[in-house]
Amino acid sequence: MNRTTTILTAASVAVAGVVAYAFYFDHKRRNDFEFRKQLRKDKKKAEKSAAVQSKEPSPQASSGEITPAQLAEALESVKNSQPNLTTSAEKEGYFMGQVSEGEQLATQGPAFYLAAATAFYRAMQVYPSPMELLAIYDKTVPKPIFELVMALVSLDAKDNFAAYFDHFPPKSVDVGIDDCDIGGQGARKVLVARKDFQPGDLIYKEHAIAATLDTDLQARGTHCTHCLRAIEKGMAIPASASDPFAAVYCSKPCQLKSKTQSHNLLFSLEPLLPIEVLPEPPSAASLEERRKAQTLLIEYLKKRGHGAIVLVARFLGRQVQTETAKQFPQLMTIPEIDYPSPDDPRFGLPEQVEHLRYLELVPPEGERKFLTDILATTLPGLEMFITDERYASVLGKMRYNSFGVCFGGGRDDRPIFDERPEDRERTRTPYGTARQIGSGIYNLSSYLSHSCVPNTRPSFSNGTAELHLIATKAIKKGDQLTVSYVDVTQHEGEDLAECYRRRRREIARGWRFACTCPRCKEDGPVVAAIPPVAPVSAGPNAPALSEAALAAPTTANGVSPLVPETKEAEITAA
Ligand SMILES: C[S@@+](CC[C@H](N)C(=O)[O-])C[C@H]1O[C@@H](n2cnc3c(N)ncnc32)[C@H](O)[C@@H]1O
Repeated sequence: MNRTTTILTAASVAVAGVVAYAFYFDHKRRNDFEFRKQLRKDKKKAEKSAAVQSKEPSPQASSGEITPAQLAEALESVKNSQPNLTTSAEKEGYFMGQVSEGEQLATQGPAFYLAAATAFYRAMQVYPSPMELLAIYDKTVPKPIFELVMALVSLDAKDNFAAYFDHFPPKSVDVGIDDCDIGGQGARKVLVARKDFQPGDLIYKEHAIAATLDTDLQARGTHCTHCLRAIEKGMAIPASASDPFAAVYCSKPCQLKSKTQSHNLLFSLEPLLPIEVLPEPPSAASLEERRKAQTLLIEYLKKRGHGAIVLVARFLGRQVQTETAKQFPQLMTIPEIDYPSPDDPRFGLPEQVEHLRYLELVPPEGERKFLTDILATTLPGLEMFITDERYASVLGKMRYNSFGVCFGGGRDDRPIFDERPEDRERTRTPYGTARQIGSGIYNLSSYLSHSCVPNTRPSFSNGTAELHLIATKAIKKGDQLTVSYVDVTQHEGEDLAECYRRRRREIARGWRFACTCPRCKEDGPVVAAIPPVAPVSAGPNAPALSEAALAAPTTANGVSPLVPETKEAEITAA
């Protein structure tokens, strides 16, 4: 891995944000003569000092000689002396001052390397595109100092990662997040009650970070593309006459939110950045290319029928919206965060999603390209950040954590797609994914664990994708909150063993664990005493997990020996 790659991996900076920032700086470079002059001057100075450095004998102080305590102290000093800068002129002045201090210190020998790195790191705090600046440092700053800057970046990222759950969930909701070893899998994050609840109580409400209709309903135009509400005949507000996605809305606010959060990025031909900062209007050819890429994605969505792809796209759209608005506060409104989020602005949407567990999966060949082609024709440069690895991990997060949105008992006309059972998309819903009208990804509810005898249920009782978590049992302060990820009701005509096997098979296929809830512990021995079901025949399309294996009763320690090894990826600080 080269150093630039390390920088990209180490810095936990918003993927899309970086690009939005880069746009801003490109614009500034093109238009602000003084700024360009200063940048050139700084670059030359840094190059000169790097050249001097390379002629010197190998420096004594390498990053290895700085102790972790010294590094932590340096980082602390940066955090404790953050200046309160509001205007871009103030930020630029501070940035230039810190870079030039870093350069001066760099020439004073190894004893000053940490101080130099600290000054460079201070400059990074106010630079709109930290990743871009790291790439510049990589080329211009002496290597041992650059390594110290990188060590500060990593330490800061680790500190931030660890501190996340001190700020999430916010105090405004009556639930917390604890570590708990459920089912002997090691520590997992689970939601716990912060007060007592009675059956029927509303524990919290939360809007989705992103939601999507099932593709058949999207095409029918019967539900709002943004909030998923059923729309009365003739009352739908279309996104635009030429919208290839055929988006319709139940209200003007939904239309506005959808367009600004993601629709303009994904399916419109409208410019995404304020026209004041665009170097030139898009050409007819580029618009044609953009439309072509949009149409190809839509065709793919209809064929595949998986909502998680749209959730990835919409999550990305929200990041672009936020980062762009931050850059152009005079021209754009900072979007409202309408779902429970950390009470510290350090943790934005990218950090929130970064903390969700994900299912390790390999997306179908070429799937990522449908999305990146749209990005490349809308905000060129953004597509480079959606690597195969990154796409697979964000898709895995959406697949693992999304909830099925159901109104009433759900529907019974959902199309069945031609795919192997283990490839089928499963959303968490006690009604069964087959009854959903769409799906959503929720910040807080992502941490709910499963039980076949849950103490809560998700409800969409206001007829939109807003999730209401309702207590179904008496809950004491400190109790873990659980929902059913799958339909756990014993259906008419289904015996106990069939119900047991069905729910465990769905859980194993979708979330790769064997349930150890009291009901499974009770039912397991009963099912074990029944003669085994005939194994399914193997063939080229045979499910990867056999029926018998998936339904295997729980062992004494609660873990089914037949459920394949859990593949969910551990979260590590970037
Ligand atoms: C959608 S995530 C839930 C969030 C997760 N608890 C976390 O740590 O972020 C689903 C994963 O949680 C764990 N899980 C949830 N309910 C469980 C249960 N009843 N027994 C064992 N593991 C469970 C499994 O690892 C499962 O794959």
